Amino acid sequence: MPLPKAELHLHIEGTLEPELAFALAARNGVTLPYADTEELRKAYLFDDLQSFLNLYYELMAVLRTEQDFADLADAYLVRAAAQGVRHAEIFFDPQAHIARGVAMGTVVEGLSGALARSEETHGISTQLIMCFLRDESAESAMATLEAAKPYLDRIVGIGLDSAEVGHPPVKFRAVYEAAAALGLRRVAHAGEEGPPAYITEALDVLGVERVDHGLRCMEDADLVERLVRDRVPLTLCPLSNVRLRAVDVLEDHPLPAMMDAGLLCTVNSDDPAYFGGYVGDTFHAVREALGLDQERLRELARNSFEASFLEHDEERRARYIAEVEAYEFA
Ligand SMILES: Nc1ncnc2[nH]cnc12
Ligand SMILES: [Zn+2]
Repeated sequence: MPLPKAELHLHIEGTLEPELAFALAARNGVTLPYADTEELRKAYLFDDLQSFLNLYYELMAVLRTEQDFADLADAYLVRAAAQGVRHAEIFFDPQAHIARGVAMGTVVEGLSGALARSEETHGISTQLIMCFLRDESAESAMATLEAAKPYLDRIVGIGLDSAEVGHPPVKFRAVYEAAAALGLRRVAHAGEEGPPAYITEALDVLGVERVDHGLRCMEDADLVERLVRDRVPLTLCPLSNVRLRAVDVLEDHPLPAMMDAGLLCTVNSDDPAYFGGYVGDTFHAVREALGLDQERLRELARNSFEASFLEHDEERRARYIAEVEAYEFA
């Protein structure tokens, strides 16, 4: 039995495996510019975040109907369950779909339909987090929040993703204020490729409760001290950092130094279909490459539940953490 864990940084569109992409393309009469899954997999060599995002957005063309989004979520949940995920807070990128003529309702009904069955079918509790694309305008983000209003019973919070550098958090001040007034939880990608100042700005201006990635905080000692003091969780994605060249090799990842510094670190898969592994694979890889011992792995699992948005169900959080504490490593 794998170590129980929560996954807090997972883009559902980033779970689109080549086989499912081709199946959905056939179902929807979409032609992909790749001969087969093998040729598509060969395109998974990235220089940086933007080179990945280009392919990530291109492949979304196959997602058209509610059923497509439900099938995508179900495929993720099957894999996540097999890797010990007990709770998942799942990002989606509505602007990338609306721009292609797919309505907000199609996306949310499809995803939330699959998630509603998840606890019973896969033993995984779930939440949805709607991300704004930071390389789109602030007005577009606000219009997206407006379009989501009929579905807010199924959306726990908002996030900020896509191309980071040149799109600082402050650009989205107004939409984060509006979301906070609606009672939505707030997270944002910051310090993945962007500077530590973006992390500080996400905390100060957007009021984020968790930082997605946050990798580059290590360049600013005052910021590290603040993150430690305030117990701000970081949703790290080590395999993503290697594939997108934020770190050269996994052996150089600062995760152990970040844990030693007292940061509340979690380990996540980001876009597992593209980056070589789901979250259980990620735990395995960091254990091997970074020599994390069992207590460090247990700490990461415990942190994942502590950092999750389970305030409405503390009894459940306590149950999950008890499972982590009782876990016996093979
Ligand atoms: N790692 C990442 N960073 C920013 N935007 C993303 N969208 C999907 N994955 C992302
Ligand atoms: Zn991400």
